[in-house]
Amino acid sequence: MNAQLLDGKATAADIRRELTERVAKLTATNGRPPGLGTVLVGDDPGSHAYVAGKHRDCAQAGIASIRRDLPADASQQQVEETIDELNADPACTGYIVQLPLPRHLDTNAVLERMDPAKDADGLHPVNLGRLTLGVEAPLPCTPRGIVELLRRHEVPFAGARVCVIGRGITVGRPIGLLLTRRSENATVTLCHTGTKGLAWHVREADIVIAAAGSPGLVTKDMLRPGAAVLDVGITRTDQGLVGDIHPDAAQVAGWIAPMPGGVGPMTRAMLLANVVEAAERNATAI
Ligand SMILES: Nc1nc(=O)c2c([nH]1)NC[C@@H]1CN(c3ccc(C(=O)N[C@@H](CCC(=O)O)C(=O)O)cc3)C=[N+]21
Repeated sequence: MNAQLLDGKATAADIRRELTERVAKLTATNGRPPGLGTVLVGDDPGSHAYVAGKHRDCAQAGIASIRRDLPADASQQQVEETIDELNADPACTGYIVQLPLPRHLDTNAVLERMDPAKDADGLHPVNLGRLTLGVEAPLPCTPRGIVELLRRHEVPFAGARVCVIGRGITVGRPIGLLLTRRSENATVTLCHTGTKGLAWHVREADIVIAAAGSPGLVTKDMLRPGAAVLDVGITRTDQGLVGDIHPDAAQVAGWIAPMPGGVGPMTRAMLLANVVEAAERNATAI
């Protein structure tokens, strides 16, 4: 068997086209475009590359960019002042704080300080709480991108057994909340570094979502033949970017979302979707 491609690159391009039309409407109605803010602390090259990509996506879709870059030694107070500025700035429809923040900063305090109505990442505690309660809220970008990628490729997930590997706040933790909603109706097992017998859990699964950041963790011998396998891990090595799924997995899987070209571009497209939706909500709130 050779796996079918879950083509995040092409799907994200379709979504960006759809969003560009909505941005044009919003810009005409409001007299100005929606604006995405980014807060980036420090000089991690990976984080810089991601933030630059987000601003490129915005420019293409007609969304304004507001970029706040702070030095690696920025104080908690400096970061929180930047958050306060973006909360107050009417040109900023939504924004994100690029994670991870340098270790000396209190990430949870920074997230708490955001205006939940401007949270383009869906990571504010109020929005994660709303997701838990089943109340409408901006959804975390990667989980939303995964659901959209599966939906648009008609991979069935209602009733499916999903094995998620990784319990981070941007992917592993929230994807379980999303996929177990009544509207998605999947059954999710959340595995992590404390899981005993990972291979057994993976073999049970119709859909495997690897978001552990452990290169080549999921190998073909672990998979149920025909399973949909999504690679969300990214590790920077001297040989380039390496995912959590071993390349041999494509021989056994039914569908594969590769890294690069799978979930990453979808994450970026969903960030734009969150910004556009925040702008649409604000337009109707007036
Ligand atoms: N507050 C916050 N929100 C995030 O959404 C967030 C974050 N912090 N911190 C870091 C992670 C990582 N992340 C990626 C987004 C797109 C690609 C992406 O587009 N990847 C391309 C390849 C990129 C490359 O070549 O470097 C692909 O997979 O095809 C990757 C990674 C968002 N994150």
